[in-house]
Amino acid sequence: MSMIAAFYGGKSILITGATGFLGKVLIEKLCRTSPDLKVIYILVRPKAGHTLQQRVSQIINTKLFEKVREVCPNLHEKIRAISADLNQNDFAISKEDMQELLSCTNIIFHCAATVRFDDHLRHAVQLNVTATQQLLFMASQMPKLEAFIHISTAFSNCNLKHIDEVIYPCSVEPKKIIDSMEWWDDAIVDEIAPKLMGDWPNTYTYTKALGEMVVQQESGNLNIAIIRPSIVGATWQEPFPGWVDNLNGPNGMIVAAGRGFLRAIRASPLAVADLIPVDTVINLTLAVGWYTAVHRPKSTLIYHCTSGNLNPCNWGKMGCQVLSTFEKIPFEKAFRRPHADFTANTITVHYWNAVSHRAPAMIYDIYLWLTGRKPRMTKLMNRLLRTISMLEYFINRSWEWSTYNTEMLMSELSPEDQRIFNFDVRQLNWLEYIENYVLGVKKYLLKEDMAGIPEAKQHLRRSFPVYYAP
Ligand SMILES: CCCCCCCCCCCCCCCCCCCCCCCCCC(=O)SCCNC(=O)CCNC(=O)[C@H](O)C(C)(C)COP(=O)(O)OP(=O)(O)OC[C@H]1O[C@@H](n2cnc3c(N)ncnc32)[C@H](O)[C@@H]1OP(=O)(O)O
Ligand SMILES: NC(=O)C1=CN([C@@H]2O[C@H](COP(=O)(O)OP(=O)(O)OC[C@H]3O[C@@H](n4cnc5c(N)ncnc54)[C@H](OP(=O)(O)O)[C@@H]3O)[C@@H](O)[C@H]2O)C=CC1
Repeated sequence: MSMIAAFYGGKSILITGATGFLGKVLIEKLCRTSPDLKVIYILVRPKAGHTLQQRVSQIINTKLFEKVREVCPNLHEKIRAISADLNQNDFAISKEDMQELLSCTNIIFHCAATVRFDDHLRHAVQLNVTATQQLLFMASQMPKLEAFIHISTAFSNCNLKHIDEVIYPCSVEPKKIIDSMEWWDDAIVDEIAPKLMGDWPNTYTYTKALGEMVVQQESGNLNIAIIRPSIVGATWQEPFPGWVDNLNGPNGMIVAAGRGFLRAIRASPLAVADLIPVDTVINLTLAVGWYTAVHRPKSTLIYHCTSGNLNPCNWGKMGCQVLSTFEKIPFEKAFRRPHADFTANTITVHYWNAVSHRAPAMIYDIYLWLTGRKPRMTKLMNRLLRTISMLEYFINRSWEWSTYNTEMLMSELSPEDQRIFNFDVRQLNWLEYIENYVLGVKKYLLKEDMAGIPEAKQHLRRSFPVYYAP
């Protein structure tokens, strides 16, 4: 009998960010392993043209939920969507809903965040810091609350090289920043942002660090834990390998390389590629929820969910495996033959950007224009190069994250829980994982049919001159 699965039975669980990448996998695993849980409240912001129920249906009618629909046929009834906007006061939750949440919630998983690297500091502070503070305030009024699990990022302290499972202070108190945002106008925020951020590379990592400080300062009597995943990738094992549904992190780069747009990227091939599968993150998250509620550690424990110190893989090895998978399973409608290089030399990168990215895009646009179609390749290429410039910081450095708490937790689990809620990355075979990842990008993100592989290979052969273009 799984102690973790039994623990969630009968519980009322509140999840923020449930419509996001991690949130969906969290709901899926919870409902599959604990179909007798009472209810999952999800805070969902209304989106134009979609009712809340439509948003929920869109999620649970996907392939990701195929298995769980069998185990838990009344899935719809288990998930209760609550209209909420984390950018608003009291999250714009109705009085009745708020009353229900306050009186019934047993566990909170706080996943919502803005993960855009270049978000305006005001917006990033609002969602990643102020909303966390507000949620903690709500949590402090929940008599039945057993645990509050905050999802942060391993890169919240990316200004350091060695990172322990502790909270490091930022130079300016988050409360001061929250208050200042009330009366600073955008021009002042823009001017002061670089000074506040210091050696943090973007507003995302900086505000996630502030969010952790808020959690520490506002924890009061709450039972809190923080999870810090590194670069979250496609599923490793569950509910099936390779599931992924957005362009964040490496996903967009895999698409760009597979379609032949991306030819070179400034990266250190020997730098550790600290990827972590999303199902591993969720297994750890559920185990932490159980441990925090049942064992009530005296202080807030932080858990690093990283792969680098237990089972390292570098960008060079990962890139080679991505490319060799393209040989077997090419993407459809490739612009050129998939081939890309990691290079640490800035001059070489400028050269390849001109010769292999900008020039072919311009030539293709001229061809589109001459044939009466709308030129679009230069715009797409500029967007890609901008995205790469945002990711470069993370692929040219290595970090060391200690994992004492995560390893301690692993040893606390029963053999059955270690199997059902496996977060031991030492068992991960990188080559197999990357192959499934690329396959998953093709199937679940690009929605390409495997039956189209011969045609995709044919397409590459047909465009022979383009195949060998730089
Ligand atoms: C030795 C030889 C070997 C050779 C090998 C060679 C092999 C080569 C093969 C490749 C190997 C693989 C490894 C590669 C390295 C990967 C490194 C990953 C590091 C990740 C570190 C993460 C660390 C932290 C982790 C965390 O803790 S958090 C999660 C991370 N957070 C993010 O990843 C958000 C990023 N994004 C943004 O920050 C914004 O997106 C923004 C980009 C500013 C755009 O912003 P903007 O220009 O405004 O555009 P959007 O409106 O956003 O989008 C507008 C349009 O572009 C689309 N589009 C949005 N994005 C992307 C994207 N990426 N890629 C592509 N398209 C995208 C979107 O669909 C929309 O399309 P449309 O709908 O118009 O058709
Ligand atoms: N993905 C990764 O590589 C990593 C992620 N993390 C952390 O994991 C957590 C989840 O990330 P991930 O799932 O990738 O992110 P996503 O961008 O996929 O999901 C973000 C979620 O937050 C919700 N949200 C955003 N703004 C609001 C708002 N104003 N009100 C209500 N909900 C809102 C989104 O809702 P909507 O659908 O309406 O947009 C969505 O459900 C974050 O805390 C992130 O920092 C940490 C390390 C790496």
